[in-house]
Amino acid sequence: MGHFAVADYVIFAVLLAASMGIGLYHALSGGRQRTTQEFLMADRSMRCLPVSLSLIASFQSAVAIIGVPAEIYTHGTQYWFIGCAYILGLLIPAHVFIPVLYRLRLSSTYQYLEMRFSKAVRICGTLTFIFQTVIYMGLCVYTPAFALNAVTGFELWGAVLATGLVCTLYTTMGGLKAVIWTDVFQTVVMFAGQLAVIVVGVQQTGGVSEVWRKVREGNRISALDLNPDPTERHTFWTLGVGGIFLMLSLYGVNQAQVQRYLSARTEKEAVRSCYMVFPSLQLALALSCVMGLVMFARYCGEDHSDKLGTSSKDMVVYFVMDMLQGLPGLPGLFIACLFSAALSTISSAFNSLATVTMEDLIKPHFPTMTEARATLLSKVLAMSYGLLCLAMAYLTHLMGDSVLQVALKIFGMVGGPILGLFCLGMFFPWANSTGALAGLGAGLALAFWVGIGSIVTRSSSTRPLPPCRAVLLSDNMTTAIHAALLNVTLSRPSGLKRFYSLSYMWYSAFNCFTVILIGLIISFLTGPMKEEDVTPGTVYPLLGKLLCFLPEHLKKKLCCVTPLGHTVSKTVNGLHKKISPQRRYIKHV
Ligand SMILES: CC(C)(CO)[C@@H](O)C(=O)NCCC(=O)O
Ligand code: NA
Repeated sequence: MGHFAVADYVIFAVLLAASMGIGLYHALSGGRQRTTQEFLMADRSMRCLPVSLSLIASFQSAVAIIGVPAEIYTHGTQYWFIGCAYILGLLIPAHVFIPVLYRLRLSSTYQYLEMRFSKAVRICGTLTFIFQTVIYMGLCVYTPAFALNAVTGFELWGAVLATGLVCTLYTTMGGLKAVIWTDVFQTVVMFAGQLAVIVVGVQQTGGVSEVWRKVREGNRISALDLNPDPTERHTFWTLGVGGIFLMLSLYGVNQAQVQRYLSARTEKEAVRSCYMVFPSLQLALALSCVMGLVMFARYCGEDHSDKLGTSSKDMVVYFVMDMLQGLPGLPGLFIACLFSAALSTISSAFNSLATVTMEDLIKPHFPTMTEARATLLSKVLAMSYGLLCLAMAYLTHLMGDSVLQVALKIFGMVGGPILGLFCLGMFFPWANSTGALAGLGAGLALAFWVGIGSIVTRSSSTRPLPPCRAVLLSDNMTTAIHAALLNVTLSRPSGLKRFYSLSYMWYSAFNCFTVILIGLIISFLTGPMKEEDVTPGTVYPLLGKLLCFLPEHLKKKLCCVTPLGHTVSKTVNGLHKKISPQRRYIKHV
């Protein structure tokens, strides 16, 4: 194992060289990255195709490429139902979050929190985002390096350093334009690598019908699970409904994504790019699920017990390398696929971290800073986060667990409360700054209580399907014993343990609602926001219409305010600071 041909090294080198080349090109063309507008916002001139490919690349890393097939292999296709969440999970960002955020002409999403609430809320939001992204980034750079090391003996820290440094370099040189265009290229490589594995795997198994027969026999095609139990890890409800909130926290309010929407040349182009994410994200999901099925068909029908000894973390890469052995170029393509996925994610992380640090934490304190100095500082920031990423990879090295679950837990634990903060601001005009701060605090506290509780007590109701060899045993006794054992070890947890075993797919929704609920209670206790104090354009413009079913007196009580519709928010656009004393509202009564 692990014999790379010259072609493999060439393909991997081409990936790194092309990414560097794109970075260099954008460092030397256009405005040569001399303004923060260009470095952080791509001059707000992007078209929808590159933006949409870049949007899917941000959160599709080697974690998903390795983690999803491993999930399908061991638990069947239930996870695939997360595709249902993509519908509302993308329609809501396109028609609720993008209109509000785009029209405010922000640079950082957290600027919204200052306009709507106060500076303190903005800073807390920014720090929470930085925390989330720095941890996630370590996971992303570590995962492919670890898998590669386990299977081919490739130097672990060498791979981590190479990815971290290459990515830091092109991100620092070429700014957001380079990040977006390398994302486009890397997404194509990612799809190509997965497709190659599927084609080779199907061929080696003996055709599509043979694959189908084997996965049916192994019970890997899951039926729709409508079990309402919220502690059940993957059901239609946790994936299809809880997943919507996960998608909203990623595609609606996450800085990495909002920055891409804002870099689009028009609002329409931003909305269109969000729509175009749907088919590409379904394709990405389908490719990784099918890859898991093909691997099951290829390796579980036969006795490969010696190979199954490897842990699930590196199982996928092990199987892939085994399948692609002796096909020069293809192992290299798959490695390039893994690293493309990782690079495109950490480059977004570096750039978005540099943006929020600059816009939210530094610029407000140095209003007179020259553009040249601000740009230089942004580059230094992008580079420092690159180096921090290497340190975070070491921290991930110390963690266990399935990488996909870790990533989804981080998204829910930290992304959920941030989503709650934005929802509180956009949909509840009477929420005030104290309420927002208290809500965020409570949301994060509860999130970490459940999250860390579940890690410490290891309470997640995972019900692995019988391993391959058990399937082959026709002995009914063995199956019965197996089932009995599963029931004993997975008897219903009680008390706090039951609370800790909440499915991580619910984390985003649960934490978002905590923030909204506590935020509203504290707001009403401390005196709700008065309609004339709410900055125009920060409340969802159609909120008044959405609430039309409420009785008049109730609407009045909730002081539902909406800026005077689209025409006003357009004139207010960008000028809101200058005209802020003069506020125009209509009251929906
Ligand atoms: C974000 C989702 C859920 C969208 O399908 C998916 O891309 C995913 O499972 N990502 C895992 C995290 C990662 O790949 O880094
Ligand atoms: Na990626």
